[in-house]
Amino acid sequence: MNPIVVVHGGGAGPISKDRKERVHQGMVRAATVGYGILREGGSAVDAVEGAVVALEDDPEFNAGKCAFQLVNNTPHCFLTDQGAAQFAAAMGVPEIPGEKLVTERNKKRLEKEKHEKGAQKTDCQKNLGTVGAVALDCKGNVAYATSTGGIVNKMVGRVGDSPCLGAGGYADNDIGAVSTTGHGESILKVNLARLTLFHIEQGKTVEEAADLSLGYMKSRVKGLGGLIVVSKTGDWVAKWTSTSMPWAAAKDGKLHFGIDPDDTTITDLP
Ligand SMILES: NC(=O)C[C@H](N)C(=O)O
Repeated sequence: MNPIVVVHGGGAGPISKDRKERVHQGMVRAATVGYGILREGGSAVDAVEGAVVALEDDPEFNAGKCAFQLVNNTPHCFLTDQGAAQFAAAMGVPEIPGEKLVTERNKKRLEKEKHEKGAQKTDCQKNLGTVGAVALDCKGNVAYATSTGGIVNKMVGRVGDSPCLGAGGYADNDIGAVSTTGHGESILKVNLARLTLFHIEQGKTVEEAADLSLGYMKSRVKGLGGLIVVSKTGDWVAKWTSTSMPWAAAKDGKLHFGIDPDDTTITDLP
């Protein structure tokens, strides 16, 4: 099986020219890290973790920190609040004050949003920067990872789509893997990642499946977003209904990259 990794940097509105360059570098770096892990025989799980950690460490994106493998270390899928903090401490994850996880750019965005409002709207494109990765390894295993700081100006206690199985992402070796971005409440309502894989299970191509599930989310709950998919047979796609979505894919020594629709560049990987 030829390994593949695909990454995204969040569905968004138009991206300015100078930010585009920084976003481009971040996408290329993450895809290269993930692909390097796969090329050395690493697993799909290691590849998506490596790619997403590279994006979490990049202040250009709005993500969490520390994509730790909960499922491999506990019998559970989810831990929250105090339990999550206790688990992280037990696993030796260093504690970082919340303040240090917020960039100046995001502090400004929050202050602006408190006056303007609107980031909660289903078609809002202000919530840029969520990151994600999907991968297929040499053994035919697939995996996904999605990490976010969430929508701006949300209520305390809000749980978005990104950490939720079936919404923010899904992976099944019998079908493929998906990571999503966009309006979280819409993504949760239509179970966007699992819905996409359902269409692939029904015989649709990855492209058709992505169009169908994103189209359904738009028509049914007026939600905008985007997603990346890799199938168990090695087909992949990046699709979005927001204005833009930075993405990159590495396969067969080539790097594919894009931000706007119909604007893909292909270069040789180092
Ligand atoms: N940009 C995003 O993808 C935001 C994320 N889906 C959320 O609603 O929290």
